Amino acid sequence: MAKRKAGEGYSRKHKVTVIGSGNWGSAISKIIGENTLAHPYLFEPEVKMWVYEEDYQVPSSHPKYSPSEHSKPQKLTALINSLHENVKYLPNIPLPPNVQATPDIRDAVHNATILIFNVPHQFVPNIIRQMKGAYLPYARAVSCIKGVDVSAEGISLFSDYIGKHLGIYCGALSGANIATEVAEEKFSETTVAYNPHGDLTPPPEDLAPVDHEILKHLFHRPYFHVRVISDVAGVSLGGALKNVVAIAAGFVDGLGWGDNAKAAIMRVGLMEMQKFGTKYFSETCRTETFTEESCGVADLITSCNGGRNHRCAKLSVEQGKTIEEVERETLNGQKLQGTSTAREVNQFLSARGEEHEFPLFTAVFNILEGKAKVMHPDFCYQRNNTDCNLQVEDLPGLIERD
Ligand SMILES: NC(=O)C1=CN([C@@H]2O[C@H](COP(=O)(O)OP(=O)(O)OC[C@H]3O[C@@H](n4cnc5c(N)ncnc54)[C@H](O)[C@@H]3O)[C@@H](O)[C@H]2O)C=CC1
Ligand SMILES: O=C(CO)COP(=O)(O)O
Repeated sequence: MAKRKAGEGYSRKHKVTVIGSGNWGSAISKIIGENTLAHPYLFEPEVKMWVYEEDYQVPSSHPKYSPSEHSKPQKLTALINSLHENVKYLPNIPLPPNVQATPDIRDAVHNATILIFNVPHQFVPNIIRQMKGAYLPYARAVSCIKGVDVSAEGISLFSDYIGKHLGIYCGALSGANIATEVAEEKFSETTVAYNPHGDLTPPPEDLAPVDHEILKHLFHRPYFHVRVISDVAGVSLGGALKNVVAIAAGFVDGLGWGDNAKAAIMRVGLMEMQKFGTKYFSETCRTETFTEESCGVADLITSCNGGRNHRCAKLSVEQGKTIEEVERETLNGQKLQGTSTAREVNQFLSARGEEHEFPLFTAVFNILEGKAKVMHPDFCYQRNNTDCNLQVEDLPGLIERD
């Protein structure tokens, strides 16, 4: 018997909304806009993209700058919809015209059957509050967010946070995906995790249930290769925790310690990521996800070389500034996730008295809090100063403890 095509036999098509329009939010909107056009039997063409509204002045160097129209700051949504480009967060990349920006979250999610969450993690709770009652109860979601939620009750994944607070199922997407490279259509891979369970409102009979095949059609492009798996915890934790390791790698590069030292950081970082996943999410997290999938070791490698967390940490050492100062001065409104994740992970570990089991995560936290210093290499190599010898396992060797 011939295999049924995804969505075959269902008269209604999925309507997709992207919640978020930063660097990655815009790049994912581009991919989804391309794929809703490429698979018209599965998806409605229009993709709404929710934008946190702000005024933006188009730079006069912009090729579509017209002094009569653009001489003063304008609403970012209006600029995106007229220029088909997110001039602030993903400049010089054309967005498909079927991607429509809206500043109204309730309008953005109204009637959407698939919700893609792609915002810096600190903004999720407020967005969820504003969505209450505006979305379809049978909608399904995918979180592209790299971060963890820490509260008095413990630690949870953002996919679980979104699912729990909206009463719908939410999977995750994460991978070695520097947004600008993906937007420029340079090759990359990603991992999508989707494993719906529990008491969910079923979709109406005329709408295909969201499954691995539909998600592959939604995200896969010739330049963006997707593997769909079921380990949501592994995918989410890989993306969140590698940002902390990328900060440590940035410190090492800022010190000029070289590639071998950075590889040591990445090795210890990967071990801590795996240990964290299997210790605190033991029922769901697979250790292989960290070593076999793009969301694990591959994301760690790319982020420790070309990510914003790495770059800002490196500049903070080179310029003698805090990483937050560098973030404000260089990222034009983009947000680091590794700094808050380091603090959130530490809050969780210290509440259990288990910081010592994760020396690299703890060292990054101590440096960010000013409780420890990134050490100068000349100082480190003084042989008679045993505290300062490079000890990869003990920080790995980067800090001078107070
Ligand atoms: N940029 C990248 O290369 C990649 C980022 N990610 C992840 O994607 C997620 C989203 O990050 P990006 O799209 O890169 O964002 P971004 O850091 O480029 O931009 C910040 C975004 O936050 C919005 N914002 C500012 N204040 C806000 C508020 N009060 N409420 C709601 N939104 C507000 C801004 O409008 C902007 O869209 C993060 O978890 C990040 O770790 C994942 C893969 C790659
Ligand atoms: O997650 C990323 C690449 O996969 C990007 O990391 P940064 O947020 O550090 O740029």
